Amino acid sequence: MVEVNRTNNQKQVIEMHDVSWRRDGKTVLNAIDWQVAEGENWALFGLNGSGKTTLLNMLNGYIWPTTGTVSVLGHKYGEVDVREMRKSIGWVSSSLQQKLHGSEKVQNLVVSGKFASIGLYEKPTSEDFDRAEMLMHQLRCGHLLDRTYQTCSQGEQQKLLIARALMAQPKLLILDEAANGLDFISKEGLLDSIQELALDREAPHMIYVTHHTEEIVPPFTKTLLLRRGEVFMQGDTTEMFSGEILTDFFEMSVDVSWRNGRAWLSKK
Ligand SMILES: Nc1ncnc2c1ncn2[C@@H]1O[C@H](COP(=O)(O)OP(=O)(O)OP(=O)(O)O)[C@@H](O)[C@H]1O
Repeated sequence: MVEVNRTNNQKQVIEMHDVSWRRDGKTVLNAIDWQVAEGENWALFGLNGSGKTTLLNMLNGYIWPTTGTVSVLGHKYGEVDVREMRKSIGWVSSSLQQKLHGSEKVQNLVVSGKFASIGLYEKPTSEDFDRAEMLMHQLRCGHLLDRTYQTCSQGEQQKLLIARALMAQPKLLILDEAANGLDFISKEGLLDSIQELALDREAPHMIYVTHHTEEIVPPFTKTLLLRRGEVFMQGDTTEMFSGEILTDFFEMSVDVSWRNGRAWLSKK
């Protein structure tokens, strides 16, 4: 497991300096500067095609910047084994959902997160099963323990995937469009669980990736607005989500109303 290196790179969870990524004559990411300090939870907000997935692929070491530097947990990419780094990064995305075996018992599916395997091939300890159960309770899905994954609702499956990611005790947890496709009740249930998790002092640093402002719960105090592969603006979430800034961002007149610490958008 990679530890945060506090001597070389003090208290930075993510550092991107002047990062660009070009493919097929297209600049997908351009001049990205982004620092995530220890203790911060960030939202990464952008419309379809703004470059969010590309940026996450870079954080996970699946692609390399064309120019610029990327450091995660104090380790500069290019000088560290990215496969080792990935053990410290949990990435919950819908593409993972498609790879999992639906007939797997939920308990095994969560435990398999410790080994980063699809399916359970290594022998877990009884402590592993206890931890899986504890995490499932923390995410309010403890009652699913004996079910198979395919019998769980989409909202329940998302919670299970988060519990699975936490089994590996990551230092950084990326929730990539976690609430996509969920109905109102399931979405609110998931967001409650994410909020509780983010407030837990033992929890990893979290990045919540979305194109819906109202999904960003209060513990995500920082937001990066990504537009057409560039940082449009970044800072405190409460400042980023003003009518004025988002009207510029969307190039469309919008109003923002804040309820329960979340920003709700409407077209003017
Ligand atoms: N390998 C590639 N080669 C060429 N263009 C690419 C490549 N990967 C991504 N792109 C383009 O880069 C842009 C950003 O894509 P990306 O998937 O990162 O956006 P996104 O913000 O995650 O979008 P969404 O919210 O729809 O998932 C898109 O226009 C996409 O077509």
